[in-house]
Amino acid sequence: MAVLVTGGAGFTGSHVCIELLKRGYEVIIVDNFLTSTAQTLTHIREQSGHDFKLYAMDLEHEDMVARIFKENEIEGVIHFAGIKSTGDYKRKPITYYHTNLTSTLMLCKVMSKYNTKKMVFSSSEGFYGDNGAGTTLYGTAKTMIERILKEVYLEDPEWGIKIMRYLNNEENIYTKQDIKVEEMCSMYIKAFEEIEAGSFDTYEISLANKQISTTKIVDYAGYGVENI
Ligand SMILES: O=c1ccn([C@@H]2O[C@H](COP(=O)(O)OP(=O)(O)O[C@H]3O[C@H](CO)[C@H](O)[C@H](O)[C@H]3O)[C@@H](O)[C@H]2O)c(=O)[nH]1
Repeated sequence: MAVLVTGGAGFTGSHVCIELLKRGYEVIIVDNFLTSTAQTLTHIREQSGHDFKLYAMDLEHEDMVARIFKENEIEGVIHFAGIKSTGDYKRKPITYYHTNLTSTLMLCKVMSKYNTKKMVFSSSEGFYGDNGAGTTLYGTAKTMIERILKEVYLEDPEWGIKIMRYLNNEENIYTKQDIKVEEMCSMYIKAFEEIEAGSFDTYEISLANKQISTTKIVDYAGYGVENI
């Protein structure tokens, strides 16, 4: 059984892949290289000492996504794929939302069809808005995706979903040199390993006193969803 990592060639995704491979997991990466390069793949191989399967493609087309699930036995998905920076997209909300939301919707559709109902989603502090300065496209997309995932779970409680909201509050744990990245990866993997069918949980990953911690929190995203 393999773990499918979407956006696995990106910064966080690639580190999580290295850690998964080191721990003996079979890894499949799907990435369209929108904000990453194939060089990262070499880095993953070198750092982990293991190989993995790659699907270089978008997640927008059902038949293409389905091919991944047809060709492999997938235990679950760690979902990083998406556009993070909103800079170039401020005047292109349709493109921005399309890229971030369609991939998630398609993934859920195909996962459901192939009865692979286990997902960790990489969310963000953007969920909470931008320090009172309004919500960014990024934050809004993350909020929408969290909500979609909550509703997917409510409609079919066989799903097991964990939302990981990465907080950048006290110190920047998200720098490319920071050794804390490894700990962050461990948290994603632990979250994946502990998913149970029939659960939907939201966590905040934060750093305080140079210690990374993951805290289970009250699920604001799910509030009121049942009443729709
Ligand atoms: O439609 C798309 C859009 C992007 N990507 C890929 O997704 C990856 C995203 O990686 P980045 O390095 O741009 O992003 P980060 O790893 O830094 O960020 C990740 O972790 C963050 C935690 O704050 C956010 O959750 C963010 O959405 C998530 O991608 C890239 O390889 C990009 O090519 C796809 O495969 N398909």
